[in-house]
Amino acid sequence: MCCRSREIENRGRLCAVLPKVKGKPHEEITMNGIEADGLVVRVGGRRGRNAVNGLDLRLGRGVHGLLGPNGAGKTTLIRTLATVQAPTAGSLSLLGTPVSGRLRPVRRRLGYLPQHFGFYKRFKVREFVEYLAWLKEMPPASIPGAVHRALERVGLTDRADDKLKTLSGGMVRRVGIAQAIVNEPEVLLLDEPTVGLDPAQRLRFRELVVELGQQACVLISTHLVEDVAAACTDVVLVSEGSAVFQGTPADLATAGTDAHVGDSPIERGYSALISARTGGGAW
Ligand SMILES: Nc1ncnc2c1ncn2[C@@H]1O[C@H](COP(=O)(O)OP(=O)(O)OP(=O)(O)O)[C@@H](O)[C@H]1O
Repeated sequence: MCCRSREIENRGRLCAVLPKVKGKPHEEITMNGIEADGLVVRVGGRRGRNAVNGLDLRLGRGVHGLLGPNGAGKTTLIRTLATVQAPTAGSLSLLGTPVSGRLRPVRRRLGYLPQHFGFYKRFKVREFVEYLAWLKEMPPASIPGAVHRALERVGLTDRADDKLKTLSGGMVRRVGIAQAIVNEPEVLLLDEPTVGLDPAQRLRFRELVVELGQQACVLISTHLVEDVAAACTDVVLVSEGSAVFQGTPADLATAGTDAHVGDSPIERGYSALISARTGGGAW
């Protein structure tokens, strides 16, 4: 089954599991989160390369895992979806709005945690998340309450008045998640969000994204296949800049056999699809 037909099937499945909104049929509460057709993103200037190379993608509400080997183009794709990097060719729409021209209205509805999350270490946790909320052009009166809710969701209310430089790496990552969700985004893009989180925090993170995915289109780039298995409604596998698979974690697991590398069925499925595409080999 091709990626597009799989997505249509998944949309149907997501609609089926969504709680009914009073007075609205399921049809009306589906959403066009991310739509890319033949997306190309060139990086590194004239001597560079197409890090994203003719990628087709349709993602609606739910939690979507983005998997792929090192250099597959995941970060470049997420940066492009976050409107930080411009597409070179193809088409891209976010929340039904083409990504060209005026980006501010759609940016207000996005949340983004970059792979390398920059922060001002002298800021207090609350101040920093407030600052990001202000950059997202949230109505000023709504900011204190929104910041409080975001910090509560990542378990950092007790550190709200501490300076960022006093936090551990995992706590800083949680501040990164808080700034990404402070505006209750409709499209949430998380690039390796669980790096540095301890096992208890990773479990809490999974619960949080499952909760967020009830309302939003959440895309998580990760190398941690078990996070995908536990939290994601579907998985997109990227190799050499293109989407080579989209399906449920269970579908991914069935692609592998005992002969493939991995500690779990889903890891073996991942290895099977990637080695079929790249020929496998060391590194
Ligand atoms: N600014 C840049 N200049 C030149 N090449 C780049 C640049 N950014 C990315 N690339 C190249 O584009 C390809 C895709 O990189 P990208 O960081 O998107 O992959 P990734 O899937 O996120 O990798 P990883 O899992 O290792 O983080 C790689 O070959 C990388 O070397």
